[in-house]
Amino acid sequence: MTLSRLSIHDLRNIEACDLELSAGFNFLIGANGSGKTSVLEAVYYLGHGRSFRSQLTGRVIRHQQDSLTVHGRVGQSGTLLPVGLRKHRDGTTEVKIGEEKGQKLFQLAEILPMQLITPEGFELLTGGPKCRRPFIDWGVFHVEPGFYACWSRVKRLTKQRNALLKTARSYRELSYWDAELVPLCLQIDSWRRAYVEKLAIRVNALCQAFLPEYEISLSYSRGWEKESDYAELLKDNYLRDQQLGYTVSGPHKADLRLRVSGTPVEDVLSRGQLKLLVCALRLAQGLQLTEDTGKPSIYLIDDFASELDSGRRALLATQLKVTGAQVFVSAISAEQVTEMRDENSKMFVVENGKITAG
Ligand SMILES: Nc1ncnc2c1ncn2[C@@H]1O[C@H](COP(=O)(O)OP(=O)(O)OP(=O)(O)O)[C@@H](O)[C@H]1O
Repeated sequence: MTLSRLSIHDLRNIEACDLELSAGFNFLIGANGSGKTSVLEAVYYLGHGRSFRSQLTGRVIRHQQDSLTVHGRVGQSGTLLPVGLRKHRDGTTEVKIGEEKGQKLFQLAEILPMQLITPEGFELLTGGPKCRRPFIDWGVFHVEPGFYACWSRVKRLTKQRNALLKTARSYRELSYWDAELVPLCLQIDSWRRAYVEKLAIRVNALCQAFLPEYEISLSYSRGWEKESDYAELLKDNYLRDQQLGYTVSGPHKADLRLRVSGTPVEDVLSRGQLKLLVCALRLAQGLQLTEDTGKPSIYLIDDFASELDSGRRALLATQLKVTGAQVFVSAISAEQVTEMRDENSKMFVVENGKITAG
């Protein structure tokens, strides 16, 4: 999928803009604070219904305005599908897909898969498992149609189980819930495992281009002890879970482990190398998505030049071109993106929230 048009209203310092986009590279060039990241934030809203910078919508809506609006036209099998989203200060959201209002955010996410690479993106490697689970689940969500409903159910059941742990007098009171929970957890585990196995092959291939001097391994940890039966484990751990007040083991604790010769990557790689590894992971996901579903991912790259020397920038540009995907790149100067420019790319100049085709 590609966005052929993007219009933004009242998002940060952007009052209004309407952009005709390239299906290839779109460069956003401007000084600090001009509004480049805000354009990426707008695209991200269309794919996620939220910002990647702020949890509070009120901070993203332009000062003194009641709502922000982002509209796009998505190229889909020869037709253009209008999609739109409006966020109000009170937290309510309106989603429109085609002519239909009242759509759900996950439906927008299905239409517009996207990958974000920011200077803060190291969190994927240096943060806790809760930074990596969404990464795994992004891939599974786009490949397994039943994932969203199944995972939502697991989260709800786990919450109910945790509430019940506080009042239960014996495990028998929980066993009814566990009988429903366990098969769903096993399903989630099997989807995640299959996805990570496929992804690891792609990540390895990209790492050979980006970080040839290291042997990087990627492995999946499901959230409970290897070899153990999850139903038995829940039963055996009942007293411990009750003392702690929550279910300790389960798919809500799954993780992705990245190591260089057995050592966590964050203890070995430099910042630039970590950024390259994040790029390899995100690119691998996009490529895997295209193989599994035929859909390309959109890439959003904020502050492209940060941490990368010109050789590495050229390498990343080459790999991005190979994907054939639509890419949005922000940079302070046009020179920083020279390696990426071609006859299909478009340059936008951003100045105090005003965006003009350059
Ligand atoms: N709610 C808001 N309403 C109006 N303006 C805002 C709001 N929130 C932030 N701003 C302003 O909007 C601009 C947002 O800039 P943005 O972060 O998109 O810049 P940038 O071009 O990516 O900068 P940098 O290169 O420093 O990353 C800033 O000048 C900021 O002060």
